Amino acid sequence: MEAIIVKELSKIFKNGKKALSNFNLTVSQGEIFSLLGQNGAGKSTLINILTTFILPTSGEITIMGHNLKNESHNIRNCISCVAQHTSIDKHMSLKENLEFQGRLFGLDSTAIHARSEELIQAFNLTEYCDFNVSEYSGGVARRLDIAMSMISHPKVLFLDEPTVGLDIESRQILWQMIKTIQEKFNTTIFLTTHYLEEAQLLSNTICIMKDGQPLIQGSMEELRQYFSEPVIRVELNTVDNIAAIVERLNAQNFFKHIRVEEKTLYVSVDDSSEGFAKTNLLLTENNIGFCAIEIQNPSLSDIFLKFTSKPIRNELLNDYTGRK
Ligand SMILES: Nc1ncnc2c1ncn2[C@@H]1O[C@H](COP(=O)(O)OP(=O)(O)OP(=O)(O)O)[C@@H](O)[C@H]1O
Repeated sequence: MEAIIVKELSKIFKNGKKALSNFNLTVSQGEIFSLLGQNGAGKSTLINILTTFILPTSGEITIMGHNLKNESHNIRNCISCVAQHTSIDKHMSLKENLEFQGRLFGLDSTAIHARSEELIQAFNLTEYCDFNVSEYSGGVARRLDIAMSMISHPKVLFLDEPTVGLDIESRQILWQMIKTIQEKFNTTIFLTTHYLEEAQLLSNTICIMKDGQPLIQGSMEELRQYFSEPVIRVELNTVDNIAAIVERLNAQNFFKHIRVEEKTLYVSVDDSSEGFAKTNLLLTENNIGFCAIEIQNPSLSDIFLKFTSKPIRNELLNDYTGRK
């Protein structure tokens, strides 16, 4: 059975803004599904509709077999949502927060106690039980928030940009937590993120959307097959003068676009063999020192750029767009 089926979904706000237009998507049970899109693409609107927070203008939605139109109560009973702002109460302890959440869902105290212990163990939260919640770092607070959302045994968990604003170590811990939720609790996870490496690392299925419509949906492998544009990876000897080097290469009018990560260039070309030879030649002719060059599979960043033509936030990523 599919966890989520969306058919011909549209949302027009009162001010006439069309945020979603004939949107179709399918999320399989037990998978991690990532929704990517630039600011204003319509991600939050879609999550708000799927979590029954706002009503669609038209279209059909089924979640765990329940129709959103007339069974929204059943849907609310089998989903959970972690929004961007945490919903923990800083005046209560970690366990009290979990218990409070359990009571909100109508669980009895024995069930709440057992589930709280299970979640604390599964998400390695034991060491934080004795601390004041108000003293938690952003990463630990987010982990508690997600643990709270799991108290009701949701079949589908919505995570709206769960790692935004966290440092890399906290993000890695959260990634592990998300994997645990999938593997240990078999919960379907619907995730929105701006971090491409996060989507690439975690997802079984990725959907890239733009202007209220899905552009492409599939596994990383399917997206790669769809995206045939080859990329040449060049590792320069030094990061010095990298902007000037990219400018000089772009002036050759050969590359489609060049992406830079530290001292590595990712150069999109039309043909891998020709592109490889020409890149090699241009680097040598322009006296640009490099220590490695190879033809590479496109990354999710490359695919995202192809479909949206503009990069989204990625701290490690700079984009230099050359010839179109
Ligand atoms: N309540 C509203 N009334 C009118 N327009 C809205 C409303 N909510 C969102 N919009 C518009 O709908 C479009 C989609 O917005 P949405 O918040 O869903 O995008 P998003 O992909 O979640 O963006 P972000 O990544 O910035 O959160 C935007 O143009 C936004 O301005």
